[in-house]
Amino acid sequence: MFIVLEGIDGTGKSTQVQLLADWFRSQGREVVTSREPTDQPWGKKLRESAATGRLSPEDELEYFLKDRKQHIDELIRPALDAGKVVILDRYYFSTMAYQGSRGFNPREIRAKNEAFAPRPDHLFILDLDVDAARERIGARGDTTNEFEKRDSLAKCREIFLGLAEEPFVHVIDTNRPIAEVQASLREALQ
Ligand SMILES: Nc1ncnc2c1ncn2[C@@H]1O[C@H](COP(=O)(O)OP(=O)(O)O)[C@@H](O)[C@H]1O
Ligand SMILES: Cc1cn([C@H]2C[C@H](O)[C@@H](COP(=O)(O)OP(=O)(O)O)O2)c(=O)[nH]c1=O
Repeated sequence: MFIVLEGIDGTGKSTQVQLLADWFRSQGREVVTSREPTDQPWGKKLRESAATGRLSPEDELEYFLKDRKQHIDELIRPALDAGKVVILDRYYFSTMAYQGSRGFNPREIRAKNEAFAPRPDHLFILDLDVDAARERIGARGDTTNEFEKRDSLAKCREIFLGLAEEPFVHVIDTNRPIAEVQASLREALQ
């Protein structure tokens, strides 16, 4: 089974991935958890760019695609083929949202990715108001950054929510205690 958790920073993805993995393991299932960008070379370059200076939108998109191709070939597909549960913290829907909010067409990004990336059985969009999410990660910046950042995150949130109607997508309100959010995920997977 292939499960992906998406949402803007601070919606609780990493927290919920761990709880969900524990739940599957308690049922005797073998679980692989992972995240994008990965800790492999392309993912490292992307994380470094956050500190050393943002890449051009074109390069950033290219690096995410390269990182994902390696992630699928080396980890995701082998784990799925072995019948394991794979739970990801971010996948190509984040590319649609974040590079989409930088001007790319989310539909084109989706098509580029689905040419090589398997679609998950379940996609959970963890949803939360931008200010509440930034509060959780203690994100504060100077005013210009603040407005720019908030605006781009609001665009990301809209792109994520644009997926809501698809049959494999579940939108989960995370403006609730952690345990209640996790209960909603488990309920959707029963
Ligand atoms: N439902 C929740 N209510 C309150 N705080 C939460 C909730 N879920 C996560 N948090 C906290 O918010 C912060 C961000 O959570 P995290 O799982 O890292 O989010 P993400 O991976 O989406 O950025 C962490 O300090 C976490 O403990
Ligand atoms: C997977 C992915 C992430 N991102 C962004 C979302 C985050 O702001 C950033 C890093 O992801 P994030 O999950 O926040 O990693 P960390 O917890 O180490 O900061 O990468 C994209 O822009 N495109 C993508 O395709």
